[in-house]
Amino acid sequence: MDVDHVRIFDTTLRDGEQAPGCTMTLEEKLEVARQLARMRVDIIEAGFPAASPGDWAAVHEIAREVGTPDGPTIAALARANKDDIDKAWTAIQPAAHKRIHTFMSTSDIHLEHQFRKSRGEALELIGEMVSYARSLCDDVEFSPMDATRSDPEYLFQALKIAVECGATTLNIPDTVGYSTPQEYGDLIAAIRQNVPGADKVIISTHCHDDLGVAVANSLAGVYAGARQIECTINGIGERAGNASLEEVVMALHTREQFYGLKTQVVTRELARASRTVSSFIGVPVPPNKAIVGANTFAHESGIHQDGVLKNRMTYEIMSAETVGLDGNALILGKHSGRHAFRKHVEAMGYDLNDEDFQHVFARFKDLCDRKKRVDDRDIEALISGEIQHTPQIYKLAHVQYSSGTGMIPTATVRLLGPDETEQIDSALGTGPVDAIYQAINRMINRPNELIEFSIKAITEGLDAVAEVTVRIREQSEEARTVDDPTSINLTGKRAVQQIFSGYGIHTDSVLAAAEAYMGALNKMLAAGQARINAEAAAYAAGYTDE
Ligand SMILES: CC(=O)SCCNC(=O)CCNC(=O)[C@H](O)C(C)(C)COP(=O)(O)OP(=O)(O)OC[C@H]1O[C@@H](n2cnc3c(N)ncnc32)[C@H](O)[C@@H]1OP(=O)(O)O
Ligand SMILES: CC(C)C(=O)C(=O)O
Ligand SMILES: [Mg+2]
Repeated sequence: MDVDHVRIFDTTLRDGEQAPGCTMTLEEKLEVARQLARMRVDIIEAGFPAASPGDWAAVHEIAREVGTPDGPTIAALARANKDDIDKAWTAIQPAAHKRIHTFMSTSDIHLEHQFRKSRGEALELIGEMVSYARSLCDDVEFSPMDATRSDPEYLFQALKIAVECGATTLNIPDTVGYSTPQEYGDLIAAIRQNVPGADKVIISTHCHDDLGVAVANSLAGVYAGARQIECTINGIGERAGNASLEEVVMALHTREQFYGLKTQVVTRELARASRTVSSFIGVPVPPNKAIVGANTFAHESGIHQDGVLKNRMTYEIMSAETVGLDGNALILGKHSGRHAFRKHVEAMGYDLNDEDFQHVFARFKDLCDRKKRVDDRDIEALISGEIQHTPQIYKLAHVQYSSGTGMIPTATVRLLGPDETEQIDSALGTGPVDAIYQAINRMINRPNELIEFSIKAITEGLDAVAEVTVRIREQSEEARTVDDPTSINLTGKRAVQQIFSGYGIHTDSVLAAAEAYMGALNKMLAAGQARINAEAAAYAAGYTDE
C-alpha cells in the first residue's frame, strides 16, 4: 500500500446525481464515466443499482465499458440488505475491479427515527451485511451513515465489526455536513487509534457542504490519515453538495509540500470534466467557483494585472494550463491599469504613440464606467475614433437633452471653444439629435448641410456601444471652389462643396451622434483655418491677386 497515495473516489454518478435536477441519462453517465477514467480517478461509484432498473443498467454499462483491467474500480451502492447487495453485485459484474459499497446509520437520531432499530440490532445488521458483501466481492466498503453525529464509542464498535467482517475501506460520512475541519480531522485520528484493524484498511472521507467546509473537512481528514476522498465533479450532490473533486485534487497538488500526499488524477482533464457535467445537468459553474470557474484565472484589477504581467506567480498559485484551461486572462475593465491595457492593444496589433495611447486609455476608462463588458470591438472603435486625429477646435463639454411622447425635443449644449472659452445654447428640434445639432450650429455658426447620418450597434445587449458616422457639406461664403478639396486653390470665388465626416461612439446613441457631429464640424473648421493659413503664407511668399 503506497502510504502517500490518496485515492480519489468519484461519486458524481451516485451522490452527485442525487442533487435535485441533476439526473443524467445512461449515455450521459457513460460519457462522464469515460471522462473520469481519462482523468484516472481510482474509483467510480457508478450508481445505486437497487434504486431502479435504469440505475442498474447504467452501472452495468459503465462496468462493461469503463471497468477495464487498467481502468478504475467500479463501485455500486447498496443498503444493508441482501437484495440491494445482490443488485449491486450483478450490476458491477463486467468490471475488472469491482467494489460493493454498503451503508447503515450509526447515529441515534437515525436509528431511533428512521430505522426504529436499537444500537445492538444495527451492529448485528452491519456484521451480517458486510460479511455477505464480502462473500461476493473482495473489495467491500462500509459507511456508517451520519458518522459525525454518532456517539464516537458506538461508531468505533460498528467500524470494528465492519473490519472483522471483511470491510476493506471504512468511509466516514459527514452525511448532513455538520462537522468542521478540526473536529473531522480529530474523528479520523480517533478512528485510526481506537478501531482495531483500522491500520489494515483504507479510511475514507465523505463530506457534505452544508456549512461550506466539505473540502476543508476532506483535507483535514487526509491530514489525519485518511487515504481516500469521496468527492464529485463541481461539488454536486445531496443538498449543498459533496466535496468538489477538482478542489481537493488541486489542493493536494498545489500544496504537495505541505501534505506530502499525491493523487494520480490527470489534472489537465479537470476543466473538461467540469464542463461535461455542467452541460449534462444544465447547471452552470459559478464564475467564482474555485479551480474551474470562469474568473479563477482572470485578473481585472490593474495592480494584479501589472503583477501578473511581470510574473504570474505574483497573483497566481497554479497555472490555468494545469487544470486544462487555455491560459490566464487579463480582463479589461474599469479596474484595469495602463500596463495591461497597453499590452492588450499591442496584442490586437496597434502601435499607438504615447499621446494617442493616453487618450484611448482615458476614453476606455470612461466607457468602462458606462458599460458592463468592454470587448475588443469596443476597443477597436475607441482606437479608430482616436487615431483619426480630429482637431479639437471646439470641445463638447456638456450635452443635455429631453424628448418623449408629447414633448418638444430640446437640447442644451455647452462647448469649450478656442482658448477654452465657454459657450452655452439651447435649441428645439424634430428629435433630440436634431435639437443638439441646432444648438451646436447656433454657437459655431458655420453653415453646413448634414448629408449622411448612420448609426449601428457595435456590440450586443442593452448596453451595446453605438457607432455614429455623419457627413456634412460645408456651405461657407468665404470658402473657395476647389477641384481637389485637399488642395488649395486661391482663385475660386464660389461656395465650396467640400465634405467632412465625423465619427462618434458611445453607449448613448444620441451622445454618439453629438460626438460624430462635433468631429465633422471640427474638421471643417480646421480645413477653413488651414486655407486661411495657406493663403497668408502664399501672400507672405510674394503671391499677388493681379
Ligand atoms: C446519505 C445517502 O446518500 S443514502 C442514499 C440515498 N439515495 C437514495 O435514496 C436514492 C435512491 N433511492 C431510491 O430509489 C429509493 O429510496 C429506494 C429504491 C432505495 C428505496 O425505495 P423504497 O423501498 O420505496 O423506500 P423508501 O425510499 O421510501 O424508504 C427507505 C427505506 O430504506 C431503509 N433504509 C434506508 N437506508 C438503509 C440502509 N442503509 N440499510 C437498510 N435499510 C435502509 C429505510 O429505513 C426505509 O425502510 P422502511 O421502508 O422499512 O421504512
Ligand atoms: C451513502 C453515504 C456514504 C452517503 O452518501 C452519506 O452518508 O452522505
Ligand atoms: Mg453523501
